This record gives sequence, C-alpha cells and structure tokens, in this order.
Amino acid sequence: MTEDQPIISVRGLKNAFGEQVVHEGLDLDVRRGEIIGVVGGSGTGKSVLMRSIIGLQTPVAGEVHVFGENTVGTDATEAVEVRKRWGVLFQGGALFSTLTVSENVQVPLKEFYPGLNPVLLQEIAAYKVVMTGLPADAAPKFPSELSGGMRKRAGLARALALDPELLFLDEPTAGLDPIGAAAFDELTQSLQKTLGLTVFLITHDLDTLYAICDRVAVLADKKVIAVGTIDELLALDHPWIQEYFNGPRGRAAIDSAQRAESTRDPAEQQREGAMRD
Ligand SMILES: Nc1ncnc2c1ncn2[C@@H]1O[C@H](COP(=O)(O)OP(=O)(O)OP(=O)(O)O)[C@@H](O)[C@H]1O
Repeated sequence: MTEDQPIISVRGLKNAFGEQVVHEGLDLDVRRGEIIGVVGGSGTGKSVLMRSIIGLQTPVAGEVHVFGENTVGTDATEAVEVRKRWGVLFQGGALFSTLTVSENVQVPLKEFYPGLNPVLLQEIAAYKVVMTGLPADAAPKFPSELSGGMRKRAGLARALALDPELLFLDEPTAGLDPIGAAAFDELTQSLQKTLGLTVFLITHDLDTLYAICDRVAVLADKKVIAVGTIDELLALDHPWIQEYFNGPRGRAAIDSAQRAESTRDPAEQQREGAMRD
C-alpha cells in the first residue's frame, strides 16, 4: 500500500443483531499517523465498529481493509500477519485477573511468537510496563493490586506488546478522575508521536477530543455522519453534533483546551507552528 492510502478503510458496513440494525452503509477512512476520535451516543455502535475492523465481529455486509488487507471473514491463520500490526485496549482494560501485569503483557507475545525465551519475554514486558509510565515494581503485581488508572496503563502496555503501528483504544479514560484522564491523554499523545502510531480512539470524553484528536468521526443514524476537525464539525448544523460540542460540557471543554494552550511553553507552540507551516 502507498503512504497516502488510508490505514483503515471501511465501506458500506452493515451490522445487525437479529432485527436490530446497528450500522447500515457506514464508510470511514483513517489516515496514517492520526489520532481519530470516534464519538456517538450510547449504543450507536462504536465498539461494534471497532470489533468489525479488528475482525471480532463479522458484518452482514461491507468491506473493511486494514493496512490494505481485508479483515472480514478471514480465518485466524490468514489474519495473523495483520493482527500483529495492531494493539487493542478494550473497554475496562480487560486484563486477566489471575495473571500479573507482566504476564498479561506477555500474552500477545506468547501467542504470536511462541518460541521466545522466558527471560526475553520478561524483559520485553518490563520495558512496556515502564513505557506506559508505570513503576517497574508494577510488573509482578496482579491487576487487583493496582488503581484504575494503573490498570489502564497495564492494558496499554499489553496493547503495545507487539510494537504495533495501529492502536485501538475503547474509552480509555472512562472511570478515571480528570487528572488521571488528562495524564492518560498525554501518555497517548506522546506514545503516538514517539512511536509514529495511528490511533483509533473511542471516547465520550470531550476533553480528550480537544486535547489530542486530529479528527473526530461522529456516529449517528447507523453511519458515520461526519468526520473532521472539531472546528469543521462545529460548522455543521446536525442537532446531535451541535448539542454535543456546543452544549455546556462541550463549551467547558473548549475553555479548558484554550486555557491549556495559552499556558503551554511558547517555544513548544512555536516549534509546532513551524512544523505545521
Ligand atoms: N454481541 C452482541 N449481541 C447483541 N447485541 C449487541 C452485541 N454487541 C453489541 N450489541 C448491541 O449493538 C448496539 C451497539 O453496541 P456498542 O457496544 O457498539 O455501542 P457503543 O456505541 O459502543 O455504546 P457505549 O457508548 O454505551 O459503549 C447496542 O444496542 C448493543 O446492545
């Protein structure tokens, strides 16, 4: 695939559970290197969309390509090469409670590289743990011994185990206090920059959208009704979009994003401006 081809391309997606149609004619492109936020009311099918992209949900109709490879209806063996290239943080972290943090991180490593020796496995896991801002002594702990924020980081460490190019995050800041959520956003952004990741991020968190998302895709009426920067979305007169971004919580998030921008190191702002130019 070429550099400017979308990393994820979804066309004409339809998902249904019995009579309930969740998606119909859904299209979405995710560009290389972007953090795309996916928003929509509860039950609009954000998680089902993610599951369809990573091959955990077989759609009724439509096409999904990731890195130019079809991910619909492929069996586990066919999908191995493409699955190695993404990492997933499921809603709630989904850590195995009977395994330590280190063992959790080793799960995908053992699955995809069964021959790796135990010392190397431990070293890789220890590195991933520290990379997500956890103290090194979190590695031998069980998830129940960690705070909610630490569990999220442990889940992220596992998602990063295989050095993915693409990261899926399903509501990573849900349940975190505002300080913990902001710290997780910063971590996501710094990892995205350092590792050159593309990030598909499902969230209800307006602060996250303003702080780190390059574009936002809005799910409503069974499809992606709009994709763009928040400014571009604000220019649309769809009632849900206006209510979401221009309601009291949306405006508070804008204010807080503007305050954060104005207190940022001017040298850093200048550097970013220069990079954009
Ligand atoms: N395995 C399943 N079997 C039956 N229905 C399902 C299944 N998975 C999802 N659904 C239904 O599909 C719809 C979309 O679910 P999904 O979890 O994707 O919503 P969401 O947008 O992620 O919601 P939330 O923001 O509340 O997490 C819901 O009505 C849900 O009940």
